[in-house]
Amino acid sequence: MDKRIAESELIINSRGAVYHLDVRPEELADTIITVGDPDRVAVVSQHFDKIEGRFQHREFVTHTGYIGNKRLSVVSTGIGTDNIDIVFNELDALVNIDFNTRLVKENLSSLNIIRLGTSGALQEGIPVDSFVVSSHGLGLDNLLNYYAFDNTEEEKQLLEAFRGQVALYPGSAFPAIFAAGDQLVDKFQDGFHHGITVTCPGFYAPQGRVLRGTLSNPNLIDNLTKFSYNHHRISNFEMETSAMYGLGRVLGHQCLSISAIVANRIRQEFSKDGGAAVQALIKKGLEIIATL
Ligand SMILES: O=P(O)(O)O[C@H]1O[C@H](CO)[C@@H](O)[C@H]1O
Ligand SMILES: O=c1cc[nH]c(=O)[nH]1
Repeated sequence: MDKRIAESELIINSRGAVYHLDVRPEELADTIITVGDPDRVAVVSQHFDKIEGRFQHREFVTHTGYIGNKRLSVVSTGIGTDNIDIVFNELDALVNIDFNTRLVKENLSSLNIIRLGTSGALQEGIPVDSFVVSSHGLGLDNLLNYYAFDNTEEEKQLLEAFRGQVALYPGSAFPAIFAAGDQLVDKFQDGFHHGITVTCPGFYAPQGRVLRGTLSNPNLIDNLTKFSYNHHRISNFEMETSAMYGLGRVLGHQCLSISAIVANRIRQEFSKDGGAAVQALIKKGLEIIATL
């Protein structure tokens, strides 16, 4: 059987680079920082000692460079889990598929992929401008239901507890949950809150925000805030983490999502300077990431 991946499935452009990211295999480091906002890529790479390459196609901006001897790539994903599907499959292809033969490599590589994002807190005690490390990503966005995946026993129990405690509008979501990469999460302890992050398929109604549209499930935020299972609580929600953790599981990469809290939905507060909170997270995060 021909195991070559067809040109319609893995799309390589005239530069020899992968379709959406426009990055070639040798242009990517094996420690990767993802950010949502394309303009945040330069905010991260300004801390690099040297930048060896800058690439951009659509909302996907990549800078690859060094902090000391540590080679890093920072990649913007844009907003949402549909974009995470693109970015993660293409990052994986860059390291695990031979672009000349179009065959999956015999020896697979595992990337470290760390998100430095923004998020809304769901607990009164997690104030704006603080930082949250996602112990788990719980997806209400449905992306991972298109992949075959395994869950651990703990994840299965958490999901069962979630289904029992949090009523979702019928047919709106089939939740999935994945833990953070176990080799990364312990490195980010001091100065970080830890908790389950719920990943939503939108910023407004899927996160319980009302401007003019009416919510199908007005109790969602309250039920997420009250959820508890053993020592686990839901700390925050945003729009990418569960897909990162799920695709990390499917493709064999270590993933961690860290967020600067810009909104506290219980206190109904928004950061006075979200840019400064993100800058502080980048500085603190890079100090640790450079040592990985
Ligand atoms: O600041 P980023 O990394 O984009 O993350 C958060 O901000 C966006 C919404 O404003 C969503 O992408 C959400 O996940
Ligand atoms: O409330 C928030 C803040 C940032 N990003 C989100 O997705 N939600």
